[in-house]
Amino acid sequence: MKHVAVVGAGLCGSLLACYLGRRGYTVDLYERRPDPRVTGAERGRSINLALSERGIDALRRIGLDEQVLKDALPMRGRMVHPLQGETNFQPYSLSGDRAINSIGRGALNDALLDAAQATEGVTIHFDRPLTALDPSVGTLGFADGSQAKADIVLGADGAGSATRGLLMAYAGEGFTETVSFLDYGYKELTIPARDGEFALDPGALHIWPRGTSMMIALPNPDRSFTGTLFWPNAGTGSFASLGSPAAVERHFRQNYPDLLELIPNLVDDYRHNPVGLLGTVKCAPWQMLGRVGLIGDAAHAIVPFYGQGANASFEDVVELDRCLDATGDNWAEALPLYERGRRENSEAIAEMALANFVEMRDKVADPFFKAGKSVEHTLERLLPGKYVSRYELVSFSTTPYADVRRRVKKQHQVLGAVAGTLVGLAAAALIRRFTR
Ligand SMILES: Cc1cc2nc3c(=O)[nH]c(=O)nc-3n(C[C@H](O)[C@H](O)[C@H](O)COP(=O)(O)OP(=O)(O)OC[C@H]3O[C@@H](n4cnc5c(N)ncnc54)[C@H](O)[C@@H]3O)c2cc1C
Ligand SMILES: NC(=O)C1=CN([C@@H]2O[C@H](COP(=O)(O)OP(=O)(O)OC[C@H]3O[C@@H](n4cnc5c(N)ncnc54)[C@H](OP(=O)(O)O)[C@@H]3O)[C@@H](O)[C@H]2O)C=CC1
Ligand SMILES: Nc1ccccc1C(=O)C[C@H](N)C(=O)O
Repeated sequence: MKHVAVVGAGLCGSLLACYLGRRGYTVDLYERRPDPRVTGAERGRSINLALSERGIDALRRIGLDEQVLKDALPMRGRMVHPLQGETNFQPYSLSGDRAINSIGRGALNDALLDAAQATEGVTIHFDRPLTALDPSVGTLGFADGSQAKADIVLGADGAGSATRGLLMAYAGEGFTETVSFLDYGYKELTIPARDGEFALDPGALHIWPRGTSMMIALPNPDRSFTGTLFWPNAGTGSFASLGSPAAVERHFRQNYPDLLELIPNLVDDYRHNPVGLLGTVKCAPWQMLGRVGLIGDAAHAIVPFYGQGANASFEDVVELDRCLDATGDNWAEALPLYERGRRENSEAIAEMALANFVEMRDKVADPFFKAGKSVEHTLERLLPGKYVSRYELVSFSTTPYADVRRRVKKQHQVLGAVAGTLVGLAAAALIRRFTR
């Protein structure tokens, strides 16, 4: 049986190691960092994330869903905090009870590492940053000078993937990469528990939409919330423009007055927490010589606004597993098949994720948007299974992302035609009435 090297023991790599180990492969999982279960929480990355049906489906297939979801906090809709006026709750689903799940990145990664370690055939090597790769023979080199060899090498080493960089160096013009950074960054702030209780409703994802910027907050099991500012990097109201503690406080007082009370360490948190990058990575091909492949963020990092990056990465693992089934574990056929199946879907979610930023930071506060959502829910009720919202299809189903995009476009065309006919009929009735 073949020997597989997986680079990166993050969310995708550790799940992939579980799947491959279960197929009977010998798997070596190489991670640049020390073991997070020993060194504790990491800094500089998102603290929690929203896990939805696609991610849960991938976990369910190997019996990990219940364990992972036991500490998850279900969020059934958006709680919108306008600058003026009352907060309002906008459910994600027609029934109001479907939820995306807030889960700690560290806890999820630890659970996956435990599962990988417990899978026969899987060995995890920490403190092994990949620095060299020869795709023609499958040799890997690491920062400490050590080397390894494998029949198959899979890069699951995240948005700034070293594997991707090494494939590019190997293939030259035979490999293309585009990295489109947003002019926005993100910074995390903690909303601590108040008197041992959640300071906000833990059953919702909270949004402070402010037109061109926003803050969101997701609940944690310790009853705190992790808030994330998504602000421009430069210009008015940007991270760069708020240098002094007084300027930070003034900005919050003007734009997020309720948060001053909710975040007692606001200025300290703001000054000490880093600003993270946001961007979309596209590259091609995702595999070379039927021997080296890219998976998860390494192949297709997206902006986080749909809460789908990890979900999509988990779905990649399921798809690769399916391709191995379909080809009788012939990797030279399975890797191109996986790429053909996933590419269109990853492009679709990359685009929908960018669009969801505009929806969250701006549209959710618009009365017309809210009215539109009510109409959408009414249509779902009147046409069960025929009209299904984009949100429902993305977050609560495993319908391929590209099919979601096609289906929603078609639904909107039909609606447009129906609305056009209704407007036409109403106009004709008015004309008849006034020209009688
Ligand atoms: C602010 C923010 C919020 C997000 N929220 C959500 C959300 O709510 N829901 C969701 O589904 N997704 C979310 N995401 C996206 C999600 O974090 C990623 O899609 C997911 O982590 C991708 O998993 P991965 O394993 O491919 O990459 P990563 O999780 O980045 O893991 C890569 C691993 O590779 C290791 N590595 C890197 N370089 C090397 C090397 N040279 N050698 C060896 N190892 C290496 C890294 O140390 C790391 O452990 C969010 C992202 C951000 C930035
Ligand atoms: N780089 C890229 O090509 C792209 C990046 N992005 C986005 O930008 C974000 C940052 O990317 P980038 O700077 O490349 O890389 P990283 O995610 O590797 O680094 C970001 C920060 O997190 C720290 N960090 C990363 N992984 C770990 C870990 N496992 N444990 C502890 N700390 C960690 C890093 O520390 P240290 O400095 O010590 O490594 C650094 O401070 C990504 O999450 C992604 O969403 C988006 C598109 C493209
Ligand atoms: N996890 C996130 C991280 C960053 C930004 C958004 C999310 C979301 O999950 C948004 C949610 N899907 C929404 O549409 O309300």
